[in-house]
Amino acid sequence: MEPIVRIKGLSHRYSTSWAIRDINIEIPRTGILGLLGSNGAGKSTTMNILCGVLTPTTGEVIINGIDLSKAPEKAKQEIGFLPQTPPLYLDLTVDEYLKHCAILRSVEKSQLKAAMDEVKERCALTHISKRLIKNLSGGYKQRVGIAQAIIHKPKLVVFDEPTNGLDPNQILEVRALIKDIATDKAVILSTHILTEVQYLCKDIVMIESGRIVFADTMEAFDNYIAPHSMLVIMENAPTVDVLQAIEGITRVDFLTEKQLRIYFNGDRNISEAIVLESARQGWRLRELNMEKNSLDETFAQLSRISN
Ligand SMILES: Nc1ncnc2c1ncn2[C@@H]1O[C@H](COP(=O)(O)OP(=O)(O)OP(=O)(O)O)[C@@H](O)[C@H]1O
Repeated sequence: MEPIVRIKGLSHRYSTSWAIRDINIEIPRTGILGLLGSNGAGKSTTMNILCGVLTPTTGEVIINGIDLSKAPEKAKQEIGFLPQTPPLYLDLTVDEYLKHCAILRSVEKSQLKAAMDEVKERCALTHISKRLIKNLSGGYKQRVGIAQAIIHKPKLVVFDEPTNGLDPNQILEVRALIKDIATDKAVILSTHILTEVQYLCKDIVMIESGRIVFADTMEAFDNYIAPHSMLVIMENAPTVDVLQAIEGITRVDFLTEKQLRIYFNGDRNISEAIVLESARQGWRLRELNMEKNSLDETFAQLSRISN
């Protein structure tokens, strides 16, 4: 299926320095794409261009077949945006605010009530329609922020750090809501929180120093960097020095007398060498399990590669 967004050759320069260089992304019509990167990587610049807030130095953004630079108003109708700080009017009630947003987003007058009822239902806000936004909890404020982002039925919704500052329960609720929204819309989730991406995203694009360093499925990301440690149980384990004499082993930590964590330099044949050596020297190997890199380690490693 044709992607909802094509970002082609996007680069942006603030005065003299480049914030992003040659960014290419295709966004599928449903599901969540995680835009991951450390502070200053270029996420906000990319999202601001995508949402039509910033004009790129070079490159193009095509949203649902519409060129954002040629028909910005029409293209922007297809996008909903929840910035890091939701643009809420604290002195309005939920209903007043959503009505205001719907009018701003050109929802027809005859459709206003239906549009408001629908987003309130979806975001579980119906029972607080008449409450002032300033009196709502952080989680509910965020739901109102999400509701304004989808009130005009956009095909793409962009969330910037949507769970920032929420408590653990609120985080779960907001994540569930985003997951639900992604069943019939494309969602971009910009974050530096790896567990969030791991929990929510189908695809992942990682930006570092303004360039894409990884773009693939979440599963591929998780497996991207080969394991470099294993957990081993030996009844008759040798000393650290003996193990470290095996080529490729970089470090050995004894967790108990019989359980060890062995780090190696990425060569998977190392397990065979350990099995052979164990048989030869009578270490009585009982178990050997490769350990997958945690997402955090992968993230740190990819960041290092790009620097
Ligand atoms: N208005 C600006 N003028 C000059 N440089 C800017 C401006 N906005 C961002 N930059 C620079 O561009 C680069 C990318 O910044 P950007 O805000 O896009 O990154 P980010 O990944 O969103 O980071 P964060 O998570 O901290 O918001 C950084 O080096 C930043 O200092």
